[in-house]
Amino acid sequence: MSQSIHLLTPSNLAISKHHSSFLSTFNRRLPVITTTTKTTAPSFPKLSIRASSSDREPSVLVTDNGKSSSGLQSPPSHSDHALSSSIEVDAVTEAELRENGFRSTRRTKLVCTIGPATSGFDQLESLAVGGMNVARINMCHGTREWHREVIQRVRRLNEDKGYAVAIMMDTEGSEIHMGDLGGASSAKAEDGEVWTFSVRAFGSTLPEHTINVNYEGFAELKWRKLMDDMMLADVKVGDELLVDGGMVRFEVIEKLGPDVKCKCTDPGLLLPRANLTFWRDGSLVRERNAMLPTISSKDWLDIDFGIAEGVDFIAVSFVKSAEVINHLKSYIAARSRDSDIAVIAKIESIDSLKNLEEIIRASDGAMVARGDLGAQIPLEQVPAAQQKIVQVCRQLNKPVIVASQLLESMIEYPTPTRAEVADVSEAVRQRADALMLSGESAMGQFPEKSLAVLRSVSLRIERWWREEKRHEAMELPAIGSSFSDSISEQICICAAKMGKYSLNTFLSELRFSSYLFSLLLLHMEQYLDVNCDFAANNLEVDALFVYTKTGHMASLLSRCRPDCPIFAFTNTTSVRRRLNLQWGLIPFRVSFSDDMESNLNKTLSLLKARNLIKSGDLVIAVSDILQCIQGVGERRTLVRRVTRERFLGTGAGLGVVWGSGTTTSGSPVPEDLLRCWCVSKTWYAFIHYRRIIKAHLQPSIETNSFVTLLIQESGCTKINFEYFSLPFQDDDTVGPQSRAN
Ligand SMILES: Nc1ncnc2c1ncn2[C@@H]1O[C@H](COP(=O)(O)OP(=O)(O)OP(=O)(O)O)[C@@H](O)[C@H]1O
Ligand SMILES: CC(=O)C(=O)O
Repeated sequence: MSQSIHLLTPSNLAISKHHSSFLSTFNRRLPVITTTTKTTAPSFPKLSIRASSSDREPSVLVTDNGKSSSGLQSPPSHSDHALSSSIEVDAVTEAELRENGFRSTRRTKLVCTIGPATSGFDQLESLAVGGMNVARINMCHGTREWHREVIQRVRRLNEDKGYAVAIMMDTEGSEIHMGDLGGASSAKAEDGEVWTFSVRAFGSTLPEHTINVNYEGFAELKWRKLMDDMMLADVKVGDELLVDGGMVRFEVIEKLGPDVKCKCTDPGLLLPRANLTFWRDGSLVRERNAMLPTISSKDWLDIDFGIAEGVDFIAVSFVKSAEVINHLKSYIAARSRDSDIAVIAKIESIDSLKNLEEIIRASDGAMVARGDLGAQIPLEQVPAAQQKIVQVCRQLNKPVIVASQLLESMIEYPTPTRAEVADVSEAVRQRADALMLSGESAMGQFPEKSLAVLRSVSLRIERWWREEKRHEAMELPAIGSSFSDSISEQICICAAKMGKYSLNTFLSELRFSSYLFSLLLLHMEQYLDVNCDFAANNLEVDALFVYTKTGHMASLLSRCRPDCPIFAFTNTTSVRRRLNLQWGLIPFRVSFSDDMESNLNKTLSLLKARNLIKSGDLVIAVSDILQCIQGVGERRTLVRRVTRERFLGTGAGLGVVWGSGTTTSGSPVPEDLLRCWCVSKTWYAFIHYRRIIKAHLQPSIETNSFVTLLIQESGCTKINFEYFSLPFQDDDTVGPQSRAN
């Protein structure tokens, strides 16, 4: 049995009258310049991808899938279809896709802190089944050996069950915190009780109402002499001592050598290694933390451990500036040349807020660490800080995690409070990439339930957002640092819009400021011609496909937060895991060849065989993989000969728009203007058609100024062409479009 799948693609260059209304819209927006070039359109077959169980496709990359989660159908077993095993996707994603279709998959990613409640293999598997995308280990707690075992279990889970759960290692950082509670999981401090906070070493048993503090300069007078600078930071009688950002409060009533006696003013639960901050006259006493190095000597040892274990992310606590991130990145690069470890900056201090943009620019992602942040700034300022951090990350294309106390009450109770659900909803509504469980999953009584709450709230809010068509107004500034990056960015912005808007909205949004808009319009036009059952007003595509080796283009798509999910195909396991943190990405691993056409056919066949896509689904595919185009060398030569320009391009992929010429200052312009691989055999053939290339080049040569873009005017027996110039300025930015002649 074989079926065809419709793609958003021009399947025929002739346009029928049937779509004249669309075309008139199209033409209204494009100033028409026609040439008399008489060209017969090449005739190309309608694109039809066949998938059947007899298709022979490449190597097996995945083992069996895991069990399905409650409420989700079990995926077919490995033996059901040998073909399906050539693509690596986990059981939960598969079941979600089958159950709910493309549009209803969860976009917000979930991070779980692993602690005593969840460190066993079965517990980890339950979390993976429940939707955990990233497992976080906190080096503040437990031994390296303990963490190593957790890492190994997660890796085994991935290997055995096909998951792509990434590991995030969180460094302890230079914070002042309590020690362990002599083996107890918590201790209750009651109103008016006097507790001793001490820097003394007590061994395994602590005297009653005594807390060990990790920082020796906390109280001892002798330290004052040695560390003069620290004098200001020493605790003083009358200071307020906040545990865990204010979950419990004490007043300092007496200092006795290494001991500080404190009276509890706000009772609560003390947790092992909770952080401590001091307030004096209503202000945070910050000097101590500011003087400690961001990455302590213990942290460096932990980082070595993380590198050796091949964790996917290292989260750095108490980042104060971009410098420390850059330093850590160089350190990682020097230690492990092939390392793919991403560095996440935890925003949890006043300094990190002050230098937010430079820190996020330097990092590979950020965490809104609300626990410590709430201890450093007034609590009522945390929501605004969260919104700002999420926004800056999105603008700079860095994944962002909202962390801490999302479902705090679920450490003890099986149901969250309404306020907690509202808090989770707000983070989802802000379109954060990921939500994180801390104590809820590490030591709470209901880790799986907590995860299920995050999952169901995320799904519901995302659906509500889509149903309400709440398109946000967030401006995404250009971030590409090179010409090539800018093109990738434009491709993704445009592709995401096509996944989001109806055709009319899309057209009304359209500004001819990029090649891609025009190019994709051409696609749509031709698609409409041959797919009469496709309502012209309903462009909303079902999924975006991105083929990426590094993950960069996938993350550019994610940044646009399209309405449809993004299937990210990559050929490395580590990139697949890393992409698992990013909003809306469903990462798959497949083996790639240099031929994108065959990659696409292959993945479509594989997905179809697994019932993950079906006939009639509409997808757009883009890629950052350079294309090996047969015979392109000859055409490059042609371009070079005709234009006498220095060849700059690399001929990357389908959808190449041929350009030539110079900028006003005489510098050459790249000729592979687009690397938009728009899933189209016909477009591919079209743009490689010699006559088309010549016709396109002619105006460039005549004007000898700007790159020109070929637009086909439709509905004619002969093909007329419109030409537009899009100036590429000396700094590689794209200027406003104008008519070429
Ligand atoms: N590996 C572990 N071993 C024992 N307990 C753990 C472990 N990881 C977490 N916990 C428990 O779960 C609680 C919440 O975890 P979390 O990682 O948020 O710690 P934290 O102390 O608040 O540090 P941070 O400020 O870095 O988040 C901790 O206070 C601790 O009680
Ligand atoms: C997660 C973390 O470190 C915090 O919220 O402080």
